[in-house]
Amino acid sequence: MQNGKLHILTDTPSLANHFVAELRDVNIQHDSLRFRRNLERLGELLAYEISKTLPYTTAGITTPLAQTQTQMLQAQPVLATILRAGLPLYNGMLNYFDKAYSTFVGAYRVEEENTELQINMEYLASTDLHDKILILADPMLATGKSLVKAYKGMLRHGKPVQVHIAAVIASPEGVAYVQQEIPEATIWLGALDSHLNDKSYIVPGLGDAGDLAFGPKI
Ligand SMILES: O=P(O)(O)OC[C@H]1O[C@H](OP(=O)(O)OP(=O)(O)O)[C@H](O)[C@@H]1O
Ligand SMILES: O=c1cc[nH]c(=O)[nH]1
Ligand SMILES: [Mg+2]
Repeated sequence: MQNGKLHILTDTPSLANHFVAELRDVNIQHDSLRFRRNLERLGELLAYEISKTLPYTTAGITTPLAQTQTQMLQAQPVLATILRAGLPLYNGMLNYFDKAYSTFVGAYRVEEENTELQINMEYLASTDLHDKILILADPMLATGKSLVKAYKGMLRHGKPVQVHIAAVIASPEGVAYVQQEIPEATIWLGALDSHLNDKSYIVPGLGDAGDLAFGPKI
């Protein structure tokens, strides 16, 4: 884990390293069931780490034997994700924040030779975001353009009180862009990689997360 606004799971040796390693490994990543499940497991771990920083309140509970007290979330966050590749990561987060409302964005990179990368955003269905704790999850933070475009579109549905961005693998360029465009966000990563290649893919990365999870797009 790093400074207050950027946290990296694999900086600390843990099972997160196994899950990220399996996502990257060309001998394992073509098992799409395992690929999706590893994204889901990282969604669960990232949700748990984020949960340690959220506000809690003391609540009483009754066991079969006695009364006791515990700490409960003051409010459920809103979980947001970007289709397609975001779905398994989102599912993992929803396993833990199991009462959260959700926001979905449909966006994809238009990858054409010799033109600047554009993001097509065609679908946005959001719950009310006003004063909510927002967790926006997408497995790959490459240029950061998808996340920034999705977040700015989501602001039409209210201004969150707190913003968390969760990704499995990020590039330094993408992190810098998100920090510049969404300075209020705390960023949570599985791993921070070396750089982007000339096609804006993360290196070493894992390849195309959406294709590995759901098949090649035509
Ligand atoms: O940081 P960026 O440069 O914007 O790239 C990241 C985006 O790329 C992937 O989606 P993709 O566009 O491949 O769509 P898909 O989920 O349908 O495969 C990924 O899930 C992110 O949304
Ligand atoms: O490396 C990358 C970049 C964008 N999308 C991916 O799936 N992988
Ligand atoms: Mg893709």
